[in-house]
Amino acid sequence: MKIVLVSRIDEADALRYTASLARELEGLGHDVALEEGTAAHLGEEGISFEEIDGDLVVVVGGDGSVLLTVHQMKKQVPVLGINWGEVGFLADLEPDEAGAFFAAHRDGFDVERRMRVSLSVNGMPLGDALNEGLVVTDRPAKMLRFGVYVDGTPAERFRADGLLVSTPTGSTAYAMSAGGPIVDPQIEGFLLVPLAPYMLSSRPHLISTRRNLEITLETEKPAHLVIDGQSTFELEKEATLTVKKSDQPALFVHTGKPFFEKVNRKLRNL
Ligand SMILES: NC(=O)c1ccc[n+]([C@@H]2O[C@H](COP(=O)([O-])OP(=O)(O)OC[C@H]3O[C@@H](n4cnc5c(N)ncnc54)[C@H](O)[C@@H]3O)[C@@H](O)[C@H]2O)c1
Ligand SMILES: Nc1ncnc2c1ncn2[C@@H]1O[C@H](COP(=O)(O)OP(=O)(O)OP(=O)(O)O)[C@@H](O)[C@H]1O
Repeated sequence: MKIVLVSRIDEADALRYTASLARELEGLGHDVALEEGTAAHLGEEGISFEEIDGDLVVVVGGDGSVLLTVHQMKKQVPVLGINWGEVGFLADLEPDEAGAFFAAHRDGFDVERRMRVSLSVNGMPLGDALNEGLVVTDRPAKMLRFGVYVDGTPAERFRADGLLVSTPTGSTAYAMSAGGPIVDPQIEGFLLVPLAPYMLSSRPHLISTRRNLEITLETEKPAHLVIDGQSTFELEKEATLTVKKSDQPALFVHTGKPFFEKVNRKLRNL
């Protein structure tokens, strides 16, 4: 198989592990390339995130490394995370499980699709999110006024510090911390979770991806859109955010680890 390796570049032992994994995979007969940031730290040549193609991308890092890789790939390639992070919710394998996994999957593996959301502002596409798009105030302690429109019908208006438009995958991330529900990733929906809403009755909404969803910023105050914590865009005053299901879902290698067991194991003892 053609395998690309990505390592977090802020930890030397992750880079060393990645270099030894590259040699191990070549020994199994695979064609191995390194992402260019990873390669540079190993004194080698690599390929850009945008050029990544092939059968598998192995990410050695935590959730941010996985999110960065998925966000930067132009074409979605199946991702396998090897956890070298603080939580590594999206990184299914521990380093000591990798050898057995690759020995048992020399010719391939099953793949899970994970929906992403495509975010556009005033008609301009800004990118796809695997976790969430976050609209947040620029100025601490200042609120924004949001309007939520479902199929053109006003569904909610409220003032808040921000608003998360999360996927089921992101329901265990920021959306969880903001009081949203854990959503089974086999459900496809848009999870809206306000950040510190200034009203008694504002609730998270789980909206079908078959609906047209628009979010209006109804204040003159400056705001930003942050996608997966990886890219940030300044929003104009009174911007309209359009949310659609991406036609390029993220692809994850199926490692057989049950989602709800992972929630219990990784998130109950944070
Ligand atoms: N208060 C919060 O919980 C909070 C605040 C900011 C960002 N975040 C999340 O962090 C993500 C960016 O990750 P990062 O590592 O670059 O930032 P980071 O380093 O600030 O880490 C945020 C934490 O969220 C965890 N996380 C990320 N995605 C997750 C997921 N799908 N399920 C469970 N936990 C997850 C990470 O493991 C990490 O511990 C954002 O997409 C957002 O969802 C959470
Ligand atoms: N190849 C790379 N090039 C540039 N930056 C990278 C690369 N790999 C990882 N990063 C960045 O380095 C940081 C590594 O943090 P990461 O989230 O992977 O670990 P963590 O925060 O310790 O674990 P977790 O997110 O699971 O709690 C991320 O913010 C990611 O954006």
